Amino acid sequence: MTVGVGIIGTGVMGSDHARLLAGAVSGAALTAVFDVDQQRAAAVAGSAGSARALADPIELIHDDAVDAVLVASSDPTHEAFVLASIAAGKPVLCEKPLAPTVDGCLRILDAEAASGRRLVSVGFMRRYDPGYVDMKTILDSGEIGAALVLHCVHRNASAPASRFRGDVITNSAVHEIDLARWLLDDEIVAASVYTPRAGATRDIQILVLESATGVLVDIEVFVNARYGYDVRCELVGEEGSVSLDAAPATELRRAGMAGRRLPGDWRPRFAEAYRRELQDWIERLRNNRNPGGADGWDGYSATAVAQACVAALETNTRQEVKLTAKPHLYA
Ligand SMILES: NC(=O)c1ccc[n+]([C@@H]2O[C@H](COP(=O)([O-])OP(=O)(O)OC[C@H]3O[C@@H](n4cnc5c(N)ncnc54)[C@H](O)[C@@H]3O)[C@@H](O)[C@H]2O)c1
Ligand SMILES: O[C@H]1[C@H](O)[C@@H](O)[C@H](O)[C@@H](O)[C@H]1O
Repeated sequence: MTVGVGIIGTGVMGSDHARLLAGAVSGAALTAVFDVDQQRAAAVAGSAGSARALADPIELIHDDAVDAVLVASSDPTHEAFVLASIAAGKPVLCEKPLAPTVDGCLRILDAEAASGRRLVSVGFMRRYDPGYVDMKTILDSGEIGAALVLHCVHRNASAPASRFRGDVITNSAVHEIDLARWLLDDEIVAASVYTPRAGATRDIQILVLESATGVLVDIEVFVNARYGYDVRCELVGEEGSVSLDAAPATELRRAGMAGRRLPGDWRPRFAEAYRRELQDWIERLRNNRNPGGADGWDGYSATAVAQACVAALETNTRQEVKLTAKPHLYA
């Protein structure tokens, strides 16, 4: 069986996912796309064989050729499209964040629980990155003993002004929030946020998260680092540490220096993770299994922690994270 996928939002990520579904993921066919920018949608449809650019996102969700929906539109639009997909009984892979507000995520959890089926996946693709997977395997094997501290660095070359302040957390640091929960298999219970020099934009922040079992997680998130895309991580355990650097393919020696080039954005760095994420989603749908990767609960929990961080940033106080009871669907 081939899974027909419809994509809502054909910007940077939607067009990258379209390219993967059309050429690098087996068992899938890109059948329909929608974007409020109709020219952009038409260009993506034209580059992917028989996909049609539709005039309405709800029409796309209900289209007979769409077995599953991929939401890659801007963050505040996710909730409505995920709810409409659940109402139509169709699996939906939603780019992160599931929704930028806790209330939005709770509405999605309620709708999915009422449907009685696991339909929602969230695009926290780092769970599929070979380096992070290796890190988790090492931690779970006991080689470095129990986890104590997770240090994370997340730098973007640049970001639009709208990404500053709270969005730095809900749009960017949310990756590390999910990563910490997944890697440590633990929930985050409290958060504090610090900023160097009281700049107006807050485009660099240090988040300190406390896990339920007492692991500390520090995240430097800097969305305007200028020099390139740079994501790093070190997990310190009682008997050793494991660290993850930017993947070096080649080392360049010239003009009195030796070094590696950094990508301009996330697409080259996480290319393999995006491919594996989509392949796993399609394989599971073809085999009638629950969708893998991050689920609705993970999406909700990441946003709840992110919003606690936003409150910590705004009030300059440590914030406790209070999660709702976990619905049985996610047990
Ligand atoms: N997993 C990752 O590493 C990763 C990387 C980048 C972006 N993202 C997420 O993917 C999503 C898209 O990000 P992007 O970088 O591609 O942004 P983008 O601005 O390039 O694309 C967003 C697209 O959504 C469209 N859009 C806006 N409102 C819409 C609506 N109501 N209906 C349909 N289309 C609408 C816009 O016209 C645009 O084409 C965001 O949620 C972002 O957080 C995830
Ligand atoms: O939407 C993007 C995306 O999620 C990237 O993976 C992340 O590095 C950026 O900070 C964010 O703005």
